[in-house]
Amino acid sequence: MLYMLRLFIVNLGIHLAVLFLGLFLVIFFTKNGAALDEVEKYKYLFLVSGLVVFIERLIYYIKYYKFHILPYSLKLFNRVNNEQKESKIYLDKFKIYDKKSNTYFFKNRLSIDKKAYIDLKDRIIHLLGYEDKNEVEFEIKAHNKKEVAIKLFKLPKKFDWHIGLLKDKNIYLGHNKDGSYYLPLENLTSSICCGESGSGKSNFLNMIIFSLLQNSQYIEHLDFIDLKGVELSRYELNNTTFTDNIEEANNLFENLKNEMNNRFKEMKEKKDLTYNGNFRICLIDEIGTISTHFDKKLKENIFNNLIEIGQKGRASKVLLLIFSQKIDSTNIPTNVLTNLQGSFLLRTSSQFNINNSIGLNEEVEEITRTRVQDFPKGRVIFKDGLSSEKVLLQTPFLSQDVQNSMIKYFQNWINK
Ligand SMILES: Nc1ncnc2c1ncn2[C@@H]1O[C@H](COP(=O)(O)OP(=O)(O)OP(=O)(O)O)[C@@H](O)[C@H]1O
Repeated sequence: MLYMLRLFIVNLGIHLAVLFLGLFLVIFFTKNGAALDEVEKYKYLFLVSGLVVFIERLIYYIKYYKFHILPYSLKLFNRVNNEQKESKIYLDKFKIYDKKSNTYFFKNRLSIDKKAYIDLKDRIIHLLGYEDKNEVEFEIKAHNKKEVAIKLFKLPKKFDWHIGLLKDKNIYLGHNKDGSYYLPLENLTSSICCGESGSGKSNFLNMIIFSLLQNSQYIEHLDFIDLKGVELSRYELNNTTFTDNIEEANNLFENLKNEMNNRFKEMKEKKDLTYNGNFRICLIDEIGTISTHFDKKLKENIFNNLIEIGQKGRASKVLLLIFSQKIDSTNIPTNVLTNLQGSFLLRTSSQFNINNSIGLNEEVEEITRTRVQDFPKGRVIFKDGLSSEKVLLQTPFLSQDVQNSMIKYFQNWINK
C-alpha cells in the first residue's frame, strides 16, 4: 500500500509539474511576459486543472491498481552491480494498457526479464483475479528492449464450422487471439502437421482441404495419399486424385518432381523468381505407413523425391502437406522433415514432436499457458514457414454431417 502511495504521489507530482509549467508558459507568452501577480489572476484555472489531473490520476491508479502492484508483489526487478557501492534495484513498472489489443505493457529502465514473466504467468493470472485458470490465455512478447507486452485473451474450446470462414486467396487455419486467422495462399509452404491420435488431426486436415478447394482456381491439382484409410477418397472431384497404393504414390512423387523441374526450366527462360502459374499440392496422411513398408528401394526413392520437392517446391508452387502422429526418424526421415518449412502442432505428449515442429518449450510458453500434452481437441500451434512466427489457434469442429455437406457443395461446384 505504501509502495502504491509513493508511486501515485511521484506520478501525480510529475503530471502537476508539467501542467503548471505549461499553463504558466502559455500565460507568460500570451500576456507578453506578464509579471507573477498577473499570473495570480489565473489561480482558479490552476486549481481546477490541478484538481482534474488529480482526479484523473486517482481513477487511473484505482482502475489499474492490480497492474501497478504486480511487479512489486512478484518481485519483478533488475539490478545493477556497482563495484564500490551496493547493487541498485530497478523495479519493473506498469506502463500502459492498450485497449484496442487488450495488451498490458511493463517496462524497466535497465532491461526487462521476459523469462521471469513467463515463469510467473500462473501467479500473474491469479493476481489479476482470474480464479479459473483455464478461463484466460496468456501471450507474452518482448517489446522494444526494455518492455514486455502481456496480452490476455480467450480462445473457445469448441465451436462449429460455417462456410463463411472460407476466403478467396486465403487458407483459414482457425481462430487466434484476434479472431479468424488466414494464411495467404501465396505464403503457403510445404509443411508438417503432427499430433497424437484423437488430437483433431483429421478434422484439421479436412478443414485445410475445404480452404484449398475454395481456391481451386489457383490450384491445378490436389493429390491425396493415405495408405491406411479411405477418408480422403470421399472427395472425388475433377481437380483431386486419391491413392492408397504405395507404387502409385511413388509414381506420383516422380511426376511431381518432374513437374517441378519443368517449372524451374520455364522460370529460368522467363527469368521469373517464382512460377507464374497454379499450385500443385500433395497431402499425405500418416506418412509413417510409408516408412514401415518392406520395399527399401521404393521407400528410398519416395523419400529422396520428397526431400527434393520440399527443398525446391516453394518457388515452383509444388507443395507437400504431410500429416503424422509422430515425427521421429522411424516415421519420417530427418532429411524430409527438415525440408518442410511450416509446421502445425496439435496435442502430443512427445517432447520430440514439440521440439522438432515448433521449438523449445519456452517458445511454446510465450504464446500459451496450456501444456501441449493438455491441449483440447483442435488446438494448434502454427509455425509460419516464411516468417517462423508462431500462432496459437483453435480449429472449429466439423461434424460428419458438415463434412458430407461440404463435400457435396464442392462436388456440385467443381464437377459441374
Ligand atoms: N476442432 C475440434 N473441436 C472439437 N472437437 C474436435 C475437434 N477436432 C476433433 N474433435 C473431436 O475429436 C475426435 C477425434 O478427432 P480426429 O479424428 O480429427 O482426431 P485424429 O487426431 O485424426 O485422430 P486419429 O489419428 O485417431 O484419426 C473427433 O471425433 C471429434 O469428436
